[in-house]
Amino acid sequence: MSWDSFKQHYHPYPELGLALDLSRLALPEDFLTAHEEAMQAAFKAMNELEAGAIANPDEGRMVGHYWLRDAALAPDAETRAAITDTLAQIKSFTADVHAGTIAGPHGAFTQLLVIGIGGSALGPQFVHHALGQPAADKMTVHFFDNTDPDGMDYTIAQIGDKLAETLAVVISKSGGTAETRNGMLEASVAFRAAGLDPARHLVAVTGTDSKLDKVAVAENWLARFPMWDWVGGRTSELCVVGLLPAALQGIDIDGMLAGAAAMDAQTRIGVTAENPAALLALAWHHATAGRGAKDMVVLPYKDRLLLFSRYLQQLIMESLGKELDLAGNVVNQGIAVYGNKGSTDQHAYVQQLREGVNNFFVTFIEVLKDRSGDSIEVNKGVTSGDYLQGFLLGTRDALSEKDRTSVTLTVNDVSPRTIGMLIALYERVVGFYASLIGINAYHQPGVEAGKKAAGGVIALKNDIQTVLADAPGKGYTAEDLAAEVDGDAELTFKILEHLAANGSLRKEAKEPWFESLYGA
Ligand SMILES: O=P(O)(O)OC[C@H]1O[C@](O)(CO)[C@@H](O)[C@@H]1O
Repeated sequence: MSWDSFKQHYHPYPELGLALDLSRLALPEDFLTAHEEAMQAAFKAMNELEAGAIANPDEGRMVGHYWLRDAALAPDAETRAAITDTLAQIKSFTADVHAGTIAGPHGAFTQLLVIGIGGSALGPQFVHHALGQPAADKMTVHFFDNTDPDGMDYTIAQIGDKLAETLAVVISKSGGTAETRNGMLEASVAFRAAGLDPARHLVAVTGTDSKLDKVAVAENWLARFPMWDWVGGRTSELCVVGLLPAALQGIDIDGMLAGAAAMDAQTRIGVTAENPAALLALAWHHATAGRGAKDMVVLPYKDRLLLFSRYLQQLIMESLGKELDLAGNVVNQGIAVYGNKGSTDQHAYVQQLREGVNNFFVTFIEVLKDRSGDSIEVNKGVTSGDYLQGFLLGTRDALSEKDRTSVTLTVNDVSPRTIGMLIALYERVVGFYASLIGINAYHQPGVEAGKKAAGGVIALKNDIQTVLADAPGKGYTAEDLAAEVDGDAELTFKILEHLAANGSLRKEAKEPWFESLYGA
């Protein structure tokens, strides 16, 4: 790549400790001017959103995640007080837990079990891994982020004989998410099996009066923290959702908030060339032809940022993956996001990136600081960190040679401030990009279909078991049973196989396979 092009498209923000390099995107000369009108409209929409507009018209909600790091910007005194009071509540609860004033039956809580899914887990998981200090963390953190029984058993086994020292934080904005409810029930059973009262271990983070909130009140849980309808799940890392687990772990949450606030200030500037979020949004637009024509491969060269791509996957795909635009036209928008970390991925799928189908652009993330201590030399005068940078720069060149485009984001370190900055940066890029392509980034109508269908499967399973229980000893084929319960034959077959594998019914295998008999 030419030095001139680099000089033109390298954007350093020294006061933030961040730089953006767009020189490997093959940008046209009119990159900034071509979309300036649309970008100005995006700035205007963002200003209105930050001022309290109903930016999520479908759900009639304000979108206020930017107020979380500067409460003074919230549109009314009540919201301002909610933000500052809740931050104070997080800090005093955390101080009490660390001091042992709030404790388990046999002493201080040393283990933290976070139960949540999607936006109520991905941010906490990302931050836990990015900023953890295994030798110094105040608590050891575990997650239930699914309704997989074996996955939960695995986590409970990791906690081992420390259940009495375990604080369980159940996070659900809606308070009605099935996976999270199941996790809470499974954790409660584990507490009881160890002779413990679950209510003395459980904390709720949820909307006031949600189902979860009502359970927490009825059972007199240790504490309840609020979630607000003006914070979306995928932008909730810097409210209680992310701040409470991080603070309990011992992470500097003020540093995270300060980093986010600094990035917000920089990305509020209405001059495209000075605004890294605007530049990135335009970069995405160029790289994906404004319609998701290419996937985004996120490649951080830093183990601690491993979960960033998973976090971004929800933020970007749940926000931008929409059937309709704001005018109601079918557009099927979105950008597919995947990635793990470099240089590890070089030994996995980078082969295809360089030589296979050219359907992606890469976001390289470079971290300048190698580690907190000194490094050994792995060759004369060369450290492991030199290799890590070498692989990043080498892979970038190898891809550029083959016309594979990339963006590079450079940060100084992986600190609370930097993590806060990255979260804030991408939240705003998503907002700007949604404006550029004319879609609503703040709702998620598409996720309901699967949840409804899952409910239908559970109802069908109950009907099947009722029929089988009423005729003990009788064998049914899947097809006969489907006719009996007026259900779909394929779904009935899948449910029967699952029940048989778990010893909940008898299966007599026959040939061909669909003549197999199932019975109670
Ligand atoms: O916090 P909740 O309400 O349990 O929701 C968890 C996740 O589920 C979703 O609603 C999608 O189903 C996400 O948007 C959200 O982050």
